[in-house]
Amino acid sequence: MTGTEEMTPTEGPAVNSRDSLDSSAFDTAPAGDAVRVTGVDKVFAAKGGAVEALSGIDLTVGPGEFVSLIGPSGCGKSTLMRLVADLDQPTAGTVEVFGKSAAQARRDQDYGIAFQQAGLLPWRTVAGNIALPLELHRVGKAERKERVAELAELVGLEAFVDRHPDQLSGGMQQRVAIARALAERPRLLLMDEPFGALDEMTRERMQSELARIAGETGAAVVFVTHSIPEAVFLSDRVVVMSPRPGRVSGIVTTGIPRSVARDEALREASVFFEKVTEVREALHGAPVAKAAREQR
Ligand SMILES: Nc1ncnc2c1ncn2[C@@H]1O[C@H](COP(=O)(O)OP(=O)(O)OP(=O)(O)O)[C@@H](O)[C@H]1O
Repeated sequence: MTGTEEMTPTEGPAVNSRDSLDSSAFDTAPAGDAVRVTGVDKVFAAKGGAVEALSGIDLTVGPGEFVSLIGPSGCGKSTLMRLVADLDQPTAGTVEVFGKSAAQARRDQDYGIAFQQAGLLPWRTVAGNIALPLELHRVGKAERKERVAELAELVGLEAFVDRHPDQLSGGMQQRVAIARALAERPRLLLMDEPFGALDEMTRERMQSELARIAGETGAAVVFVTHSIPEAVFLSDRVVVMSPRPGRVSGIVTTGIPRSVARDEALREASVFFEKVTEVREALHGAPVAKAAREQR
């Protein structure tokens, strides 16, 4: 037994206790937040009319905090990630990363990104793709080689470093993208369904590796997933979003301290099942509340 079964949902680091949707909770957030999204709306101009993707999003992610975004397809999870990464701009509201504008944080390469599409350079080998951010930051050749070998091993691709992306499976390509995002040990990782294409066993291994890496590096992580167990397993807080226009409809604090290893024992712990149920109910509406509504 790991001790996880003895945990109560209320335990956990102070930084993770902000599960209130009251906006005053955000006002008291420490200045050093990794991400601070305030009053963000996003409207897309589309052929058939405007698409309101996000509405009134307030969200902070503390330094070293692991936050997952979960919600129905089309609720704006990827849009929110793209705004944080400065790949698109909000229609209203502000996005700050480590107290800077999202644009400045992008210029300073304050975060690593691993999105749904691996986005690898087809003419580069696996090693060349992983090394890219290191080259951009002029890391010396010897150090680069060492780091690439370390990362390739971490994602289980040490035998494939000389291959090109088109010689890899989709899951392997995604692992290269994850290794590349981790190359510079960023203080913030933005990950949009990075494990979606992986088989279940590899996915679980990658989850444990990611938790370990995030713990070791102290990186904050914003993680989009469709998997409730994955969100609970990894996160300090799970942010539940409503159908379009996406709003934050609930936040579940898992209360699973970082000191608890993300391993098989946790997957079988009662606190894990309780939190999976809590997130499921937040997504679909609690059965009791739902039944009461239906009787009205
Ligand atoms: N560039 C765009 N132009 C017009 N509409 C867009 C654009 N990008 C996203 N949308 C719309 O905004 C909404 C939110 O999309 P988004 O991809 O952020 O959702 P999501 O929650 O990530 O979905 P999924 O879970 O399926 O990946 C959707 O209705 C989508 O069609």
